[in-house]
Amino acid sequence: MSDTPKIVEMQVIPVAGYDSMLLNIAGAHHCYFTRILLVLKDNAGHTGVGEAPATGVVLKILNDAVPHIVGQEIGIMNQLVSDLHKRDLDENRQPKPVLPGFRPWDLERHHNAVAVLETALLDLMGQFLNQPVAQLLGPGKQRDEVPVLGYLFYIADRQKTDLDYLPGNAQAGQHPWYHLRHQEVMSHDKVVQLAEAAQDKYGFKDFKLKGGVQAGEVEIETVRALKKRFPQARITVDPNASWSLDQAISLCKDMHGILSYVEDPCGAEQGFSGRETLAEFKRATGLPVATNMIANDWRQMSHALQLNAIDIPLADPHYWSMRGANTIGTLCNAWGLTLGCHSNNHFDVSLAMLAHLGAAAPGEITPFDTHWIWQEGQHLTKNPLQIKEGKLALNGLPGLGVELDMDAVGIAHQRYNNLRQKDRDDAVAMQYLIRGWAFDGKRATLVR
Ligand SMILES: O=C([O-])[C@@H](O)[C@@H](O)[C@H](O)[C@@H](O)C(=O)[O-]
Ligand SMILES: [Mg+2]
Repeated sequence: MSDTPKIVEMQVIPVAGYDSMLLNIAGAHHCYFTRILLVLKDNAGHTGVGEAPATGVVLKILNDAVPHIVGQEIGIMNQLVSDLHKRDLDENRQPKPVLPGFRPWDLERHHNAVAVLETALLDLMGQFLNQPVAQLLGPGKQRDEVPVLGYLFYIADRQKTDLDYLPGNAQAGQHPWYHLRHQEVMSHDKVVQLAEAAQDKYGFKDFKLKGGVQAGEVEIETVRALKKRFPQARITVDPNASWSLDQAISLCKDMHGILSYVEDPCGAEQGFSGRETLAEFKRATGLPVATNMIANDWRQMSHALQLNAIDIPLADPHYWSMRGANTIGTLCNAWGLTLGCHSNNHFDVSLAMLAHLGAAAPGEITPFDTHWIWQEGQHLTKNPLQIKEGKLALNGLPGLGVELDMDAVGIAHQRYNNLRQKDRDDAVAMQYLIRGWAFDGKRATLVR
């Protein structure tokens, strides 16, 4: 029989960090965002970690899993992961079906739990084998540096709320990014200024604008302004399916050479699924389409591919799992698609997850999304990876290559415990701007 280390402890630690008042179709980001750390210790003295979005559902699934994981060998990691998957489905906690009107992250919950367990086990296995996680995925490590894009948002005026948003830091000697990321950004000029600061700080070559906030015509003008300022950049816009098909076609059809690809321009409408409308959008405009909304599991992916609805699946390891997302990368490489990666606000364990996923992806990839620039400075690990020249470089260490800073984790955990609203709800902050504001997946956030 094999003799791999045994798991002796499993901790599920919810944590919270600070965020800016970033606008999207679901409202405005609260001043706090929440995540879950899954920490596994084995009897070889290694600690494996994973990070996932925090919801009560995921916390419960993971806490319920503790007795099934502790005492097991890491050598049966595949079985441990698939057992959690099956156990949870048996208990009828499947993700909600993707229906029009669902917020982009509503479908991910069950998958978040499975993915974070797999990540922490991969981290332990990598340390046992003295190899980076990227070597344990699909074809093994393909590159040492992973391109990431500058993820830009319109930002609301935090001073219209009494929430604890950080004010920013305009002190001499501080990079302007650390101030600008907390200030109101609504105009084209301000978005360009934000992009300039982000590029100067992190060296981005490419940008994504989160849309679904202002009228589509306004957002397209912002895209034009970005392209004018950064003519070499690949630029995309993501209105999270809030535009109608007709509107999406009319907004984007003349954007060749300005938009390199478009992310979820439209979604389900009038009896047609989001996969069908994206296929029509692609045919009508000839623009490549990325998605994190309509191809998020194998069944959805199969329909999306049969319809030729997408070019760039944004395979987020937090719901596809590291190995699932890597498999999407293999499929992309074989079938002429391009792997990208979706993100949400995250800490530095997730940053390492993205780096290993990108490092193991065969063929060409599109620069990955990451929200890290909005959180950078709030680390939970010692020596977090850095974004330099628009890239994330692996650090050469085995496993995920992260070491938790338990003091920082303790503070972030206390911050989480102090929150009244623990699950993400962007309507809360939004209601300071528009009284009684409610999510409507087909109406831009500010067009009410
Ligand atoms: O952070 C946000 O507001 C985004 O809207 C995020 O929640 C989305 O899931 C994501 O970034 C996306 O690409 O749709
Ligand atoms: Mg998206």
